[in-house]
Amino acid sequence: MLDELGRRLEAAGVVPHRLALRSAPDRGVGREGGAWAWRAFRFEAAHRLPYVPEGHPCGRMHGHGYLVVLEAAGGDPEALGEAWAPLGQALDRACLNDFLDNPTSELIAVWLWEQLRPRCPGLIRLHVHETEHSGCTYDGAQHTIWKAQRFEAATCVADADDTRARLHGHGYRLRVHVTAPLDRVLGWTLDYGDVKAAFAPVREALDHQRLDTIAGLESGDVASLAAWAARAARQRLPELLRVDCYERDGVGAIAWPE
Ligand SMILES: Nc1nc2c(c(=O)[nH]1)N=C([C@H](O)[C@H](O)COP(=O)(O)OP(=O)(O)OP(=O)(O)O)CN2
Repeated sequence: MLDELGRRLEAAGVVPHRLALRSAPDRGVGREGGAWAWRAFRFEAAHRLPYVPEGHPCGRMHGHGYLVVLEAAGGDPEALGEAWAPLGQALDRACLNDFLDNPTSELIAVWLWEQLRPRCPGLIRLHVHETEHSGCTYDGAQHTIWKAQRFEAATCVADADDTRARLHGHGYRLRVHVTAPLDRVLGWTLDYGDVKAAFAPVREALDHQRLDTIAGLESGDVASLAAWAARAARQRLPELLRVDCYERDGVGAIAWPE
């Protein structure tokens, strides 16, 4: 089905960089070069981070509803379910400090990678979402973390010949992705809280504003907005990898800082 979809898009003049098909809310397949399958799993667990500075909230015992997404070569989400089953059973309603000394998202991802790789040799990467606003991706070598942000704004798309040319508005969602080596003591790349704080002035410049009146954003479209946010964030966050910007579910743009 994915191949047929790819053929039809190409016939219509669209050459997708990456094509993904969600067959159910928790699974799907994709194509980017070769084919891959993905599947999402949830577990509810407690943890504390023993090496954070005194007074950091994550030093206290607390908990999260974790979401893990596995991506593996081939096109079989069922095989991912079989590989995950024993881990899901062990981790759900458990305390992660019983498995790991310092269960940051990044070190949970490494631990999961080591557990899963022998059972799932095609594993390409995995994602650990600690909350709805923060998460980490690991590919066996490198970590990327992201922090989600929201803002509300009006806009008007200058060169649109449809309703986007009218003054309208969106509840925009951004994901700010950062990549850096792991801190040896803290066991993370950068604190999610520090990413949020570094990005805060960029968010504040956009929130409750009319975007097409901001210098550099006159075109008012979501691709320009993602590029603008990536440029602005890069000045405060040298580790910035990219910014994903959605004006609504399924409509957005990704920008890498120049
Ligand atoms: N890079 C990492 N940073 C942080 C980790 C981590 O594992 N890796 N963990 C934590 C805490 O566990 C914390 O509970 C989750 O962080 P955060 O996203 O900041 O949580 P909030 O829900 O409070 O965030 P808001 O979006 O600001 O509400 C901290 N950092």
